[in-house]
Amino acid sequence: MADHEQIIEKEQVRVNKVIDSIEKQMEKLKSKTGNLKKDIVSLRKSFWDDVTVNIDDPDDVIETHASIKQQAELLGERERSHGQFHKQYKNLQRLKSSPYFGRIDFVEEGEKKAEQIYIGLFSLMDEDGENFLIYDWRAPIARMYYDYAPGPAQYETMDSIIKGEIELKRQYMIRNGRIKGMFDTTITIGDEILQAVLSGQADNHMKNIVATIQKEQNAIIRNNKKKYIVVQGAAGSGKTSAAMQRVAYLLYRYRETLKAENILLFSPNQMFNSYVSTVLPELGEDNMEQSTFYQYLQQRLNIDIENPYTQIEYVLGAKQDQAYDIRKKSIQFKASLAYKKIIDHYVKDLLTTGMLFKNIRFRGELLISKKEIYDYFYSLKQISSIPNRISLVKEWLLDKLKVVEKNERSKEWVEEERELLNKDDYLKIYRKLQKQKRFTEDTFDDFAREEQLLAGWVVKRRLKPLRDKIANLVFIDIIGLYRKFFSWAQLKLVDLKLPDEWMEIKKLTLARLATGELLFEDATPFLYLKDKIEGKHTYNSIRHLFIDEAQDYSPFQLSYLKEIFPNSRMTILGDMNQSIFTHSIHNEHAFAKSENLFPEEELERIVLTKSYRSTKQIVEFTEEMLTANHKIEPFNREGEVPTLSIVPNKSKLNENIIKKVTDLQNKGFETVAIICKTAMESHEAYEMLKEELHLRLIRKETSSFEKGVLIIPSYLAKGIEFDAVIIYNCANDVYDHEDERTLFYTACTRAMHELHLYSVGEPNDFVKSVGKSKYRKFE
Ligand SMILES: Nc1ncnc2c1ncn2[C@@H]1O[C@H](COP(=O)(O)OP(=O)(O)OP(=O)(O)O)[C@@H](O)[C@H]1O
Repeated sequence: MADHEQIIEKEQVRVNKVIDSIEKQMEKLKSKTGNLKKDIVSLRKSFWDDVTVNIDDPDDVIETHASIKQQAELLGERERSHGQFHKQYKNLQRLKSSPYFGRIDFVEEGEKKAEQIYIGLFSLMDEDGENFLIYDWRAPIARMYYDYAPGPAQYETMDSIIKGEIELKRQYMIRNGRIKGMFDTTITIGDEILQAVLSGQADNHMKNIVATIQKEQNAIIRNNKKKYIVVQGAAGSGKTSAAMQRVAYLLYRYRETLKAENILLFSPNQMFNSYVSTVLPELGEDNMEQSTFYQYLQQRLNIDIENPYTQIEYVLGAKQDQAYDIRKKSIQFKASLAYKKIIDHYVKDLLTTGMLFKNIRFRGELLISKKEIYDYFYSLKQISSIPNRISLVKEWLLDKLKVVEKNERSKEWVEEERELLNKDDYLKIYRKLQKQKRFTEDTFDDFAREEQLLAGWVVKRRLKPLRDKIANLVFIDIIGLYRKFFSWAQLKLVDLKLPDEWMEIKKLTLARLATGELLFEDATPFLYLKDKIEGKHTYNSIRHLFIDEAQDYSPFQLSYLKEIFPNSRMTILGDMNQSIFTHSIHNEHAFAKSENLFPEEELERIVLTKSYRSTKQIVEFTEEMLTANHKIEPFNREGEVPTLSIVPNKSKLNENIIKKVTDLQNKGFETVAIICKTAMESHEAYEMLKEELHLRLIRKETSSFEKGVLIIPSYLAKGIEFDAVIIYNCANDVYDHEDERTLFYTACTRAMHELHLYSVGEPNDFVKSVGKSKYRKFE
């Protein structure tokens, strides 16, 4: 028998032993869980039997309360343990099929014998609890597996650095308990397993990469040193993957203090959320909080906000006239830090003059005029911050409301309303007042007192919405203030270095505001102004913030996020070559210039240049579309060169695409995307192709996707990947603007195995900039 086979056989014996131990531990856990379950059911059933309920006098009430609390705690504890066991059981189940994927033999300095360290998804001790059969991939010692080739190596524990030598580094592919592949490697993580993984099919959910994490990615995943990590990574270099494994790592490393709800990921869209949603559960962890920036804005602002994709659709599809140019200028300027500074300036002026408030009315009558509020606000000159003054104004208004409440009680409307109370209302009030000990049985017989109390109640109820509004600071006219800001700035046009088109930008913004909607580019500045007036809204419970596709955040947005998450560490991942928003294409790039936002000593920049998603041929093709010299290193996976087919008209285009999709399906590709430029083009293409192909049209509202053939606008394909990509029409009259280069590049880089471009007539300049040897052309 060859050496290698003998070794595999020996390793299989160990795998069998480990699986045996897993099975035994599962059995044990099962019986423990079963008993616990019985306990819980019986505790729930007999909950009230073991509680002494007595509410005759106050002491008894306290005792009853304590007794219920004790019983509830007992139940809670059992339920928590049950949850824990369940989780452990599921982890064991996962290990059973593939207990580990790596091994290093490490000789610690001063020791003679190497320790064999097997690395898998979770740690596993033997049944005696003495030896590790498997180490969790996140354990400190496991770090060496990712960071070192055989030779000198070291790892950090809580309090020291352990040095030594790796004698052997081995990778396994174990499926259903059998070793399917095994490689000893000399480099970081060998190519063979990665080849096998990357040659697989695309999925509608992202996969975890723990078995093949690369050293550069590991530097992101396990980074504990700096508060801000900014990652510039080529398309397909594993930014999102690294982010997801980093969440899993943090939840493990800080498990005593950090919970999934303390981590927030800002992602590009809903479909992406669903795409990454399975990675953490697969790794035995709960999913972190997830939101799109748009969702966040919607949740904070009580006003309609234009959808960011509606903005993109406009920029990509609208007629390029004067209004179009103004809109683009507006988008760019409102994204800048200069704009943020101008708002700061405005807010400073508001300290002395110019605040806007709303009249406070009750039942159609003016209670407190905006002028009165204004005067009171500016009488508080000694208070230096606007939010502090606002908070005093609020107290003052609420006090005024108390006086109003008293005065209203004797008014006629109250008597009328009181008489109209139905029996149920009446009873409800009676109970409520009784609870508040405002009645005794005797006093309720007293007619006058009863009337008085009911009147008080009626007024209070009617005033409640107003009181809530005051508490929520609705008396400040924020929309008015934002509107006024444009005229205020106009007076200081030169000082503030406003763009020449300021008047037109003002007109455009106000016109949209008049329809009750904020343009997307106004949403963050508007929220920023609101926070400056009302007081900053900070999220102290979020300890780690992840921003994916960070190139699409404007400098204004990034700087705002930094302010509202003051206690968070931030992991910011993006690719300058994949900008899809106008604000990120033209502005001084916030993401690239992150040193302007984050203090240098707290910032770590990491660059990923190796691309794992696409074949070498696809990477070499797409790379040439980029203007600047970005060296992207393809992972060495061979495939067919991309094709470019020039067709004379739309009907030929559709005919060819139908043929191509069928071909690709026959080849066994399960996920094929036909990528169009816009939603409008996607819709048209869908209408033309739907009779012949089984298709799914992806819209901005789509929240998930399944395998199959789909039609998708370019900007929605962000962050996702497909077995094969068909670019619907890359003609130069479709992609006719230099600004669209990065969008087009993003679309092409979604392909894993095959990329096919179609063009009705002459192709666009981006394709033309690619060397002829990088693709095959059909005419
Ligand atoms: N170390 C790795 N091992 C196995 N697969 C990997 C590894 N790194 C990345 N990949 C795979 O490469 C593909 C691209 O990864 P990912 O989506 O995380 O990249 P990205 O940098 O976020 O891409 P983009 O910016 O283009 O959206 C995925 O299929 C991922 O599973």
